[in-house]
Amino acid sequence: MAGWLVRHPVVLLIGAGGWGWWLALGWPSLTVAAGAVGACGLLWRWRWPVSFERLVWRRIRTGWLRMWVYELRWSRWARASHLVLYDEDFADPVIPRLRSVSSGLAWDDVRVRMLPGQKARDYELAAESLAASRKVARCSVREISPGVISLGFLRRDPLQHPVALPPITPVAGEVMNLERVRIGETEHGQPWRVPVLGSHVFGAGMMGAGKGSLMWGTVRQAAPAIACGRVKLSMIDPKGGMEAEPATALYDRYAREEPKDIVEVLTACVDGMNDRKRALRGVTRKVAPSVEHPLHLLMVDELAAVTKYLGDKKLQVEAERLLGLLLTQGRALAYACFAFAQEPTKDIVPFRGLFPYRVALRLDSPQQTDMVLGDGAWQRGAWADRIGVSTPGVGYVVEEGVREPLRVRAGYTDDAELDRIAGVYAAPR
Ligand SMILES: Nc1ncnc2c1ncn2[C@@H]1O[C@H](COP(=O)(O)OP(=O)(O)OP(=O)(O)O)[C@@H](O)[C@H]1O
Repeated sequence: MAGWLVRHPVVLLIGAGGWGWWLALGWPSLTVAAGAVGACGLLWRWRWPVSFERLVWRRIRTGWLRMWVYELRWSRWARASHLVLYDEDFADPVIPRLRSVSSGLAWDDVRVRMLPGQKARDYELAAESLAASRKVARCSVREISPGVISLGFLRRDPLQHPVALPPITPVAGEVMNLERVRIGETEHGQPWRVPVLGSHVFGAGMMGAGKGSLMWGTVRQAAPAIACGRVKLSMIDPKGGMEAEPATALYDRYAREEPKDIVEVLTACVDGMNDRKRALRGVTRKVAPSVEHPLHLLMVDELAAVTKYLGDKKLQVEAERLLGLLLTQGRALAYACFAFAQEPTKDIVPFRGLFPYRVALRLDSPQQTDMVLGDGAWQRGAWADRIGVSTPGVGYVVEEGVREPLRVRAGYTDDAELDRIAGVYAAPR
């Protein structure tokens, strides 16, 4: 008990102060003082919730969770998750030491000093069982310095409810930043931005997983640049225009289910790319999009219909060849492709590796997640097979240079908003 009190000096101070007060002045005045402090706290919380959270409540919550959840249960969780070492010199197993706990609005960040011989991967393997022990849906693992692991426990999911559509950047289309456009939020409450210029994006998800929200979220943010001709949008919607028909005013080229139309759009893209390559050879190594040299954005709503079910074998081979050319050469020439598929298998997406940015929406299995995000992504925390049917638009991405996957959710562009965008930002004819 004495050791515990020394490790928690604030509890010791409050307890000793309260006891001293009681002895010196009696319990009625202590009750009145405690009530006054509580009332001031409530008033503060009501009038200035942000500063109250930052300066008071966060500290109380952190202290409480550290004492009554993490310190109390960590050794049990570590044992159950096989994170302890059994050393013959010691009678008891050696448990990784908790270094600190800090509790934010949605996440608890628990820092742990790894034991000699342990590595981040051991904790990634244990993440699922740690999440179950803590009774939360998600436990993220990050090595923040040599030997120190940060375990993130998601207490309250900011992506549980649909996220608001981010406002369209209030910047003229001629100068707007096309490298990254904001289409939703991350699990840390930060804006989620997807690359457009200088990348290709692949999104995979089962029926109703919310692939449309990725596509329209991106088109919507690029709309001011479409309106001034700095972005030329080509749309391939092999589902007969079911998805894309309402926004035809935005397109430079458009193909519905006809195989020859689809190949025509792809041919036009690749021809344009080759012309640009010839014109700018020796002039620049990377095209900065302008009205004169626009960014060509190709959207393919269902890749399987192009690469597997096109119907005409010859045209299908040609479509695959053209897509391959676009994906391998387009980035520096300001040709970008966004493609979506329900199934990320190799026969449907033979060139997965050519998409630098990939999004795993709700999928069937851990294997499918790894197919989209790369080997080991599921193990590192991209649990796309656990995304609920009730949360379309939620997915995982792996950002460049970051090992652990990030959970994200796109805002939803409904039909009314799509009609509005198509009306306000029609492409110049
Ligand atoms: N980001 C989102 N936030 C909230 N609801 C969404 C979101 N995305 C989609 N939805 C809802 O889920 C439904 C299905 O979404 P969507 O059509 O985009 O899925 P999909 O993956 O394109 O499916 P399919 O492959 O069948 O076309 C939408 O009609 C909408 O009601």
